[in-house]
Amino acid sequence: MPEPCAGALLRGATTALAAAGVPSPRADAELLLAHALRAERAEVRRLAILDAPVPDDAAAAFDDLLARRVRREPLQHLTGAAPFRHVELAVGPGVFVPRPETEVVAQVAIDEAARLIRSRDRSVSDTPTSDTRASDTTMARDDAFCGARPRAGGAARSHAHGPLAVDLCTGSGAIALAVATEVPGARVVAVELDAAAHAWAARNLTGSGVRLVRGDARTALRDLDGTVDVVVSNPPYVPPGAVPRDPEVAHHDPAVALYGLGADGLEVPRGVTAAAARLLRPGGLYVMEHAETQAAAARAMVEATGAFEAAQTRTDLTGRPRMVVSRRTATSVEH
Ligand SMILES: C[S@@+](CC[C@H](N)C(=O)[O-])C[C@H]1O[C@@H](n2cnc3c(N)ncnc32)[C@H](O)[C@@H]1O
Repeated sequence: MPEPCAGALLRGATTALAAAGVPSPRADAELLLAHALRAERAEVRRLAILDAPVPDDAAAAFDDLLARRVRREPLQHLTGAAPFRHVELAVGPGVFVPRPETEVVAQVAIDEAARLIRSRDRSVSDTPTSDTRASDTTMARDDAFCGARPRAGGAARSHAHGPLAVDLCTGSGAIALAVATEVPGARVVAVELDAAAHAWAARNLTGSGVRLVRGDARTALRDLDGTVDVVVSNPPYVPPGAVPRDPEVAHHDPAVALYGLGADGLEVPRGVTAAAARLLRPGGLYVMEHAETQAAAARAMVEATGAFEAAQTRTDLTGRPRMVVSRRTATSVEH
């Protein structure tokens, strides 16, 4: 039998995926064939134009991947990777697959951390040891410090001067890794409750310098109270009755990652918001993702703490209201 050709394989796969209700059948087919061939997607497109033969072993691997995708296993579980901004996260069963809308939430945290780096760079030459808020002793108590542990001396001192960003409910570590990668000099701490997700985060954050803590975001990091510059979170927020329609989400994202508890799905986000109020220094920035229908409730939740300025709703790239943003006031609140 002659080897199957790339163009025909992709056409057949696209038809099968479309019939299974996959929203982006051609793209998924190309990415799965690229994975089977251990090639870039651009190479697959080139092979398709040439209708070049695909080796039998790769064609068999592609068939297997296609059958699983037709059953609506997430594409990212099949390829083992999820792109997020400039990084790629290892993902699979037990961890939430990072979403494009969260890239915009991460952007807010990145912009704030970068702004603080720029303003501190301007002032650091005048007062090089003025910021002593986080010590190396604090960092040494980490549950897991993913590489780049600060050492005594210049490297540790410059690290300690960077803005402090906390990613609550980190999942795969996507937001934390994006901030650490895009804002060199920022100190980043990530918190995750679930054991399986924490293991994926540990894998993704190794070597990044991010401090990873296993714990409940609502009560974690007491050692950082009042010192954090940016708190960012994409917590679980789906209400109990609102089971997501897409099989990839309903059957493959962990329940602990989706459902925010309470009648409105906002019990965990409320706890995360209270934690942000506790962790942030006066003037520190809070950004939290929520569902499109929760904009007013999220603003009310933030303002009910009495610890934040008027809350703003911001949109994702498709114009949907998907995050609440506010600055910590100097008001003290009971924790
Ligand atoms: C919607 S997922 C988001 C993951 C990641 N931030 C992202 O955007 O891809 C929510 C994450 O919060 C974790 N989680 C749920 N409740 C938590 C809690 N009380 N404390 C810390 N993490 C929690 C879940 O295990 C899950 O990994």
